[in-house]
Amino acid sequence: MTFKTLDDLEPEQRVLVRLDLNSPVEDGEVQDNRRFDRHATTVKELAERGDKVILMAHQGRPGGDDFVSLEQHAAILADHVGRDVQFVADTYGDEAIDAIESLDAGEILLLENTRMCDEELPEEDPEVKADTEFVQTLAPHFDAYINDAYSAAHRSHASLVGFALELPAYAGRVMESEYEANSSIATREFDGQVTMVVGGTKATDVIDVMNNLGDKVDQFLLGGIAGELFLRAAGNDVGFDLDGMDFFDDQWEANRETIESLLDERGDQIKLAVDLAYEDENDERGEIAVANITEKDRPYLDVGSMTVDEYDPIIRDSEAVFVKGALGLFEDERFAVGTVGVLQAISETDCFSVVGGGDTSRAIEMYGMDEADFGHVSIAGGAYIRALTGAPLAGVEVLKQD
Ligand SMILES: Nc1ncnc2c1ncn2[C@@H]1O[C@H](COP(=O)(O)OP(=O)(O)O)[C@@H](O)[C@H]1O
Ligand SMILES: O=C(OP(=O)(O)O)[C@H](O)COP(=O)(O)O
Repeated sequence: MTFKTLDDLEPEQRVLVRLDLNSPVEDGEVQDNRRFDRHATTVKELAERGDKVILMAHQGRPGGDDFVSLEQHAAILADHVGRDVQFVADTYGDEAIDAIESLDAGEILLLENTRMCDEELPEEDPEVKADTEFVQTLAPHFDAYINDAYSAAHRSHASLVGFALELPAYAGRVMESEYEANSSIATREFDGQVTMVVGGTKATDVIDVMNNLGDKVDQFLLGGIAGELFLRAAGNDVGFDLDGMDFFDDQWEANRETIESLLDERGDQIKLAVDLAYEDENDERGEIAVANITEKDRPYLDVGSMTVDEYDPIIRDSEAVFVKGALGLFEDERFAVGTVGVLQAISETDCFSVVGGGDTSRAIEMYGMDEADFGHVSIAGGAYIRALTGAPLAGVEVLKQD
């Protein structure tokens, strides 16, 4: 391992722990999700060792509807940890310091949203962040800094890179497992076929991954918005914005050249859908072979069943499968066939697998699959994308320092 972990840290310490509890917020209500459950493992372990556990996390960005206090997060986290999680509505002022100083061994305290502190956000070098009043005020109250927020580690923010320069720094359990699994495509050699399932709505992100990973991945199985853009490049009448949509045309302009050169140079590694699904006049799922599409007349919401039949054996023959993005609008049961089909094949295959992206991984529980049947289900979005391309993450790099 390239950084120190909780195994290297003596118990009964005053620890400052960065989590990523950033969550969907609907009508002001913070939605429970995998991030709470995962981080609860680290928090529980620290509390049980008799540490004084002070937690930092962020929610949303200033100006956004989801930029809210962490008070609800404390209650949700407490449910997962099975212990009380105190909350103080302050980041590093007197109120926060008083709460930190009055904490007993084994107790847990969550500080207010780090992004309510002006010095948190601008992306700057770790040395600059370490010099902020935020970091300089809090750090002297602790023996160690633990970063568990892998999914935010691509941001060079004060709570993610500053404290590691001021305090002995360690990786939490989530950081450890996410780092190892998500970096594996860049760092590991697999004996057999490596397959990547590419979908979702953020085509620009996944096309960048494909462009960087061509030598590491044997087969890319495409669906979602990226899949349609590749079909468009191959001369089909799909992948265009129809009234009111804004999925395709901008991403087409931004990626057209890359898509065309990928198809040119790596065509045999790239599998495109042979059929697509749509909502028919009875509001039911209809399917059409791509070869029979002659008009840009309707949106397509999933890959078709013939495509799943083609992708399924490729997955079952793989040594490793990485998933980035859903193959269709799986939140609607009618259009879950592609996403569930590939996930099911992975879960039934004895391969190393990583499923990434907050949205895609929701399909696992939604359709009754068992997370234990996958190698690793990542809670990271942007950080996972960067790890797939082998790019360094600022919050991980600072942990590697002596
Ligand atoms: N053809 C499609 N039309 C509309 N939405 C789609 C389509 N294919 C995939 N999606 C949507 O993509 C979302 C996932 O996209 P994305 O955010 O890129 O991935 P992730 O959240 O896994 O990182 C899913 O919620 C799914 O509904
Ligand atoms: O949720 C997060 O990233 P993700 O949307 O890529 O999964 C992280 O908490 C980073 O949040 P940010 O993208 O507002 O900096």
